[in-house]
Amino acid sequence: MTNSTSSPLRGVRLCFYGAGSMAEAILRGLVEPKLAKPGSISVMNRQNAERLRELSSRYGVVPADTDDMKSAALTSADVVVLGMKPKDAAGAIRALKPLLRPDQLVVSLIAGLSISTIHQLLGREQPVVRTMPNTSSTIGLGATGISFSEGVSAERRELALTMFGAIGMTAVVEEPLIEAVNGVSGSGPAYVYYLMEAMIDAGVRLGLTPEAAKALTVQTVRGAAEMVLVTDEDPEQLRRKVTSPNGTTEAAIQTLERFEFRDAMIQAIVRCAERAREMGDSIREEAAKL
Ligand SMILES: NC(=O)C1=CN([C@@H]2O[C@H](COP(=O)(O)OP(=O)(O)OC[C@H]3O[C@@H](n4cnc5c(N)ncnc54)[C@H](OP(=O)(O)O)[C@@H]3O)[C@@H](O)[C@H]2O)C=CC1
Ligand SMILES: O=C(O)[C@@H]1CCC=N1
Repeated sequence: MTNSTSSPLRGVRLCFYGAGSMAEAILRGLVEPKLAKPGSISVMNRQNAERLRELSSRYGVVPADTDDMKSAALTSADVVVLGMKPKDAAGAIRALKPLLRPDQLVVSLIAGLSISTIHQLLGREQPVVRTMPNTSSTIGLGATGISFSEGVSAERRELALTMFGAIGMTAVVEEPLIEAVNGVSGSGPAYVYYLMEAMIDAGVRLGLTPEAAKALTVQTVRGAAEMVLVTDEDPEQLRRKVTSPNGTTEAAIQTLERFEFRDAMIQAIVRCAERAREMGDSIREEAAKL
């Protein structure tokens, strides 16, 4: 296994500016398998110092909870990861303008926020990696869409790909497709959990204990995903193999079709991508007023 002595992230100083659940998913994915040294990772947020202490005691990362510590962590970082909510992004990034050097790499996790808005807020064409990860990064099974601003060197593209590749799979896409990634995989875990909630509810309604319904559901979802990976067959082919003519699965799928499940999923994902664009527009409008 790669560890911090052989990892390309060795010696790279990371600063998580915004230390919430997505930042934690990524730093945990980097620290637990020893891909990055906790002492090279600093974390900061707006006000919640308790949260920083919690991350420090869990992962050994360095909390920056005073203004001096924040400036020092930001100025000494090679990579600054933007991990605040979209509503906080404009103000937070504008506050970075006097602190960042033009050569520092900015990695954004923020839904909707475009590279051009980051440039506008920083007042210069800083190298920016715009990403859309997901929370499965916590266990090294993330899926991250990545796009680069023009100024990101080949070496830094490699660095970003290594960083997100260490916590799952990556897909480089043109920036206008990042919202599609948001729709499919950024928010995707929530759809799968929602489906699982429904499967567990149904199992309980049919008389299973909640524990049995949950265990059967979890293994079914895990097994189904693994089947697609291991057999390299399409989900549709695999579905057909489960579905005997006039059997039980066919009856279930017909019911899903009656409730327009497929169309509901497609509309949900399209709406998710549209919402990301709306959020990006709001940040851009706010940025124009600052
Ligand atoms: N959660 C997910 O599944 C995914 C989230 N994302 C994106 O990741 C980003 C973070 O989401 P998530 O982790 O869920 O959010 P959280 O609310 O868990 O975390 C946000 C963090 O940002 C900090 N923060 C807010 N304002 C500032 C500021 N001005 N300066 C520094 N830190 C600040 C908060 O600190 P404090 O508590 O002190 O206010 C908090 O620690 C979002 O932009 C989201 O779009 C992307 C993909 C998936
Ligand atoms: O719900 C959100 O806005 C964030 C972005 C992707 C997943 N969660």
